Order: sequence, then structure tokens, then C-alpha cells
Amino acid sequence: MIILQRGKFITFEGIDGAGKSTHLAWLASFLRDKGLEVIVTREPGSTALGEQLRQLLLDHRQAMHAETETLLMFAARREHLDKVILPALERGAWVISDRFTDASFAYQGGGRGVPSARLEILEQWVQKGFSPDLTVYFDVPVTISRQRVQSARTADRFELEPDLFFERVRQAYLQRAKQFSERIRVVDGSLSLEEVRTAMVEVVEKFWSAQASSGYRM
Ligand SMILES: Nc1ncnc2c1ncn2[C@@H]1O[C@H](COP(=O)(O)OP(=O)(O)OP(=O)(O)O)[C@@H](O)[C@H]1O
Ligand SMILES: Cc1cn([C@H]2C[C@H](O)[C@@H](COP(=O)(O)O)O2)c(=O)[nH]c1=O
Repeated sequence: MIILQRGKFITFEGIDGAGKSTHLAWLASFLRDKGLEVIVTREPGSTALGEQLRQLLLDHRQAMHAETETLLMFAARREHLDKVILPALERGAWVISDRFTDASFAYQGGGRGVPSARLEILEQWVQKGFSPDLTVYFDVPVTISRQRVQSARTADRFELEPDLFFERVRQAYLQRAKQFSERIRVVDGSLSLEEVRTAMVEVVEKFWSAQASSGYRM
């Protein structure tokens, strides 16, 4: 009888322009080289419905109430879990997601002021106790993330928010990293690309060794 082990779920977090997408692609090929099946995904999005919700959520012409925004983020997440994340983990693949629920606590909670208690109810409803195995949080000052985003592309609905909004989002992330220090590892995203990558690899290799020593077959 073949017993399949559940894969691992890694999430990347940070304010816009922190460098998540850049490092995610690299980490995926690093893990594939170790023989793993790796699925790269993102939030909001990654399912047909999720990508439509993403378009609405990021469209700067589409004003919406903070609670509507929150509910749409969790609706997209429900689809993402059902159609992409859980099936992949069940067949033993590793899943790396560009953002997950920590982003809702940071953006809708810290940024928009939606109470944590409401977010926790949605988290429990949608995830039923499920959470990432490892989260890498790329911490950058708002001024640096702004410069990076401005030189990279046209601003979406979130990127049009003022610096103060992103200061609140960043503080909420840092607060969460303290609260869940076992799961959320902070990497200084303001360093050079190479230095950030080295720090990220260190975090992932520690996680990898911990899995191997706990009996997980790599
Ligand atoms: N450590 C770094 N040093 C210099 N430039 C960087 C660094 N990390 C990322 N960048 C550049 O900053 C820009 C934004 O990076 P990236 O798209 O990876 O950020 P992100 O966190 O995924 O942003 P978003 O959440 O808005 O999609 C890109 O042009 C990227 O090349
Ligand atoms: C999952 C999630 C995302 N957001 C915000 C954060 C970003 O501004 C956008 C996604 O764009 P990206 O370029 O792919 O990072 O959505 C949010 O506010 N709440 C969430 O839960």
C-alpha cells in the first residue's frame, strides 16, 4: 500500500513591492531541484472565479466598502483552497502562495480597520483550522516599496493608497510576525536581491531540516 504524505504550504507576505514575486519564482525552482512537485499560486486569484474577483478588487475605478473587500478576499480564498491548495497538498505537492490570510489581517485589518475578531471568524469559517506551515514575511520600509512599485508598473487600487495606509499594513504584519513567531519568519527585504535570497534560503533550509528530522520523507 502506498501512503502519500501531505505536501507543505508556504506563503510569502509583505507590502506591495516588497519583492515576494521575484523571490517566489526562484524558491520554486530551488525546491523543484530537490525533487519536489511545486505549485506556485497567488491571492487573490489562481482559480477562474478568483481571477475575476482579483480584477474587481484591484481595479482602481471599483470603489467598495472595507467589509465588501474583506468578504471578496475570503470568497476568492475559499475557491483557492478548494480548487488548488488542498488538492495539491493532498497529492503530496508543495504549494507556495504569493499572499494568504496574513494579508487580510494586514491590509483589511491594519490598513482598513476591519476588527481582527471579524477576520478571525471568517478565517475559521473558510479555513477550519488550516494555516500555512511556513510564512516568509519580506519586511521593507514604505519608502523603498513605493520606489520599487512606481518604477515597475501602473498603480492598482491598493497601490494608490497613501503611505500612511502602508505604514499601518506594515505594522500589522510585524505584529502578526511577533504573535506567530514559530510560523512567520521575517526577512529584511530592503537588502540587495542577492542578500534577500540568501536570507530566504536560510529560512527555508531550516524549515526543510526540521521537516526531515520530524520524519517527513523529503
Ligand atoms: N531586494 C531588491 N532590491 C532591488 N529591487 C528589488 C528587490 N526585490 C524586488 N525588487 C524589484 O522591485 C519590484 C517589485 O518586486 P516584486 O514584484 O517582486 O514585489 P512584490 O512584493 O511581488 O510586489 P506586489 O505585491 O505589489 O506584487 C520589481 O521590479 C523587482 O525587480
Ligand atoms: C490576499 C490579499 C491581498 N490583498 C491585496 C494586497 C495587494 O495590494 C493586492 C494583490 O496584489 P499583488 O500585486 O498580487 O500583491 O491585494 C489584500 O488586501 N488582502 C488580501 O487578503
